[in-house]
Amino acid sequence: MAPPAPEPPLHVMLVCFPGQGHINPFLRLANLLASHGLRVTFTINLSTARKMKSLPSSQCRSQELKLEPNTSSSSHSGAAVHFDFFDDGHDEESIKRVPLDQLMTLLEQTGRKALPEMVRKYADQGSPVSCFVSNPFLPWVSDVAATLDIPCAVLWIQSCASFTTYYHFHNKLVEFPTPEDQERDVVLPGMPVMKHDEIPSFLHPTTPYGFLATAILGQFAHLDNVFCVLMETFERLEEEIIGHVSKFCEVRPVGPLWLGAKASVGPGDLMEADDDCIGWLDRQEPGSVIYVSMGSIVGMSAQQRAEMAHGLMGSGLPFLWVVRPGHEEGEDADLGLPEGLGERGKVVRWAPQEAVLGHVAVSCFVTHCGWNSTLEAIGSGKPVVAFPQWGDQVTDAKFLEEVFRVGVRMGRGDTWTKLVTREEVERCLREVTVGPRAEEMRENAVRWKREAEAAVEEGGSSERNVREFVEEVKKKSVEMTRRKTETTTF
Ligand SMILES: O=c1ccn([C@@H]2O[C@H](COP(=O)(O)OP(=O)(O)O[C@H]3O[C@H](CO)[C@@H](O)[C@H](O)[C@H]3O)[C@@H](O)[C@H]2O)c(=O)[nH]1
Repeated sequence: MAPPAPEPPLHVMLVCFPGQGHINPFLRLANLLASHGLRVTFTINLSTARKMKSLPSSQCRSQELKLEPNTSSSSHSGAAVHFDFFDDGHDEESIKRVPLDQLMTLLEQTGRKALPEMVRKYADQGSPVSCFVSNPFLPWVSDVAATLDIPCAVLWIQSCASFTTYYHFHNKLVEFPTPEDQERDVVLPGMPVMKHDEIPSFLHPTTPYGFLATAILGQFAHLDNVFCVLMETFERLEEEIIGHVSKFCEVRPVGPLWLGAKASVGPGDLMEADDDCIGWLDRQEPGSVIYVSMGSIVGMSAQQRAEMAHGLMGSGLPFLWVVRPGHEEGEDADLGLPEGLGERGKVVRWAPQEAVLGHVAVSCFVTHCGWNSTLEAIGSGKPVVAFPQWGDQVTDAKFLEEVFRVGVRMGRGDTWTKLVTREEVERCLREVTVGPRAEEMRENAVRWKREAEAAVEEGGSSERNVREFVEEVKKKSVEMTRRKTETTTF
């Protein structure tokens, strides 16, 4: 008699928002779960998928692509990461012109229709979806999962400090700044007192990005639909806050994902990195280079770029600077940088950031404090000059400076409207590289790097949390199958 066919691996579907700061942690989680023997389908809208430079199959970027299931896959020890896309009706160019608030609606409309179709397709293929992992910007995914009776988790891709701040705001548990009292401090359990410009800026009454707060807060209205919140942080980094959040929410810190997810599909860059960054760094002295990057969304105004350029030149140190155009400029804008900049520095439009931060030549990181960049700095042991612009970045900057004690904050308040002068840039660079506290910041940074590595190695808190999550998915899958069998039987 032929041996019974092996059970198909458990199938988890990750639904990702189309932004670099989302794609990176989602791809990393996909790799991690696949390395634990799960089949993982990474789902995103098609027009964004076509821009992802390193998807295993370049086909998905071609116009002729037919939406075949599992267009591409990458195997590690028998398990695999697959990709599947839903059509948002746009191409790579036209999607760029869709305003962010309309993009949210478009994704919801097209995604709500596409996900159940995908689920049916996989069930027909004998690989039913056992669990969804949704994105904080796509709160409707957990609704869809509930309708399909499939368990859903969420991957929270910002700090636990930001999570608890949004949670307390949504549930009106503490006082926040109001139009009448705009400078009120915010006091939250397990956290240092936050000034009005240190809470995620979308929660401030003066924010022009209220719709982003609405989208993120939507997650908290749907929290009952998710059985667990996977969090891109690690226990030692935010111990007290995680402890408090655990009292009202099933939270599992699994980060830093970029350190934990060794096998790699991706990194899913939407921009082509400059080929020579690492070669250029190889030619610099160890511990000499300032790396400057503002992530994938925010840019600097032309005037701010000029101040930054002069500050960098004034520091006397070599620098690698990722320069993207500002909000009001197009991607192809002439960046108008001052003459002579290239003599000591290298300016690129995109860099392989993980490799850059891990390079021995890099001494410090001027960052906008997006949470991915923050964790990449922490896991690389590099001190920072924090230059936050909006959202959670202002909260991350406070923690980098005052709690993790690995850097200084440059500029305060609405840095996207206020100019930080060249003198201030230079002062901060000196403080982090040669100032009286520089050594202490470097030591703290190295200590955090060790803590981050310990969290993801076997038996570490994050590694354990991933394993427990996988076990939970298995249990839920068995329950789901039993429920479905009972329903069919009766
Ligand atoms: O030249 C570059 C610049 C960036 N990156 C990568 O791009 C990602 C950028 O992510 P992040 O640092 O989080 O910044 P944003 O792209 O600005 O991320 C958005 O999403 C984050 C997660 O929600 C938020 O924390 C930020 O505030 C929000 O702006 C990181 O993994 C970087 O390594 C590169 O690889 N090369």
